[in-house]
Amino acid sequence: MNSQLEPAVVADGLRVVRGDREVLPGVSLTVPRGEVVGLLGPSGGGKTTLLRSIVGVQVVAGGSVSVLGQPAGSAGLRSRVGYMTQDASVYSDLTVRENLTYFAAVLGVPRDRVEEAIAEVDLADHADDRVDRLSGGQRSRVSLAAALVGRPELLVLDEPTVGLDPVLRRDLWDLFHRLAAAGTTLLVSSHVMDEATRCDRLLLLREGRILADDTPHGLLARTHAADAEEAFLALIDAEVRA
Ligand SMILES: Nc1ncnc2c1ncn2[C@@H]1O[C@H](COP(=O)(O)OP(=O)(O)OP(=O)(O)O)[C@@H](O)[C@H]1O
Repeated sequence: MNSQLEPAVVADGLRVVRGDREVLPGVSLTVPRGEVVGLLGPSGGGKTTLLRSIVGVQVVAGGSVSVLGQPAGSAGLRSRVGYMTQDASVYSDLTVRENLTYFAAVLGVPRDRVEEAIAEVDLADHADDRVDRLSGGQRSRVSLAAALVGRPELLVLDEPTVGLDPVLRRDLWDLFHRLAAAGTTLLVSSHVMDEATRCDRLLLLREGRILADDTPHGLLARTHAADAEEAFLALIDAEVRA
């Protein structure tokens, strides 16, 4: 299949058990290329577990996940997939620029990507600040820059806008769409339902099950809801009644 047409992610019957809980009982989904796909749902619903399975760091009990045409976690995907976790994944005793220079070297990408990534997350004024002297929101943007620096084809972002003010949130969503327009696929988790309207497509995940896989417009039309939160509740009610 032409790699441009091949989906970025295909999960088929993905089953994950964590501790003694079956967190994902058998998830099947497709993430098309070049779109901003929101993974939304309540806390504890399995979003992080699903994202971990896609980047290949989660032990999987069954089913399969294919990423950019290869099994999730394959060595060949290392520089093609960027992952931003909820916890800071950068060195707190290094400056912003030192961190990104390090990650660029690990990934073997040109040095000019360092300054570009710093600018993309709007941290140029803090490039020489140590990460442990930054605010929480600034620190999470350093992690985002680390995920961006290698220009991955798939960016997996776990709650990247948490704790950010509305202006920064808007700027980051604008950045996500610029990246998607240039061909990057973004899978972005959030438990903030009002971020749904900023996505090209939505996956609604609750208790390990995909309740909806649709465009924001399609979801509202199908549920006759005024917003994503209402649509989500309508889908849960429909499931309970079924
Ligand atoms: N290390 C772990 N060991 C055992 N169970 C875990 C572990 N991490 C998460 N879980 C359980 O897996 C379930 C799904 O957690 P997960 O972090 O994937 O949800 P989430 O939707 O990302 O939540 P949040 O929005 O709060 O991050 C939860 O019930 C949680 O208790």
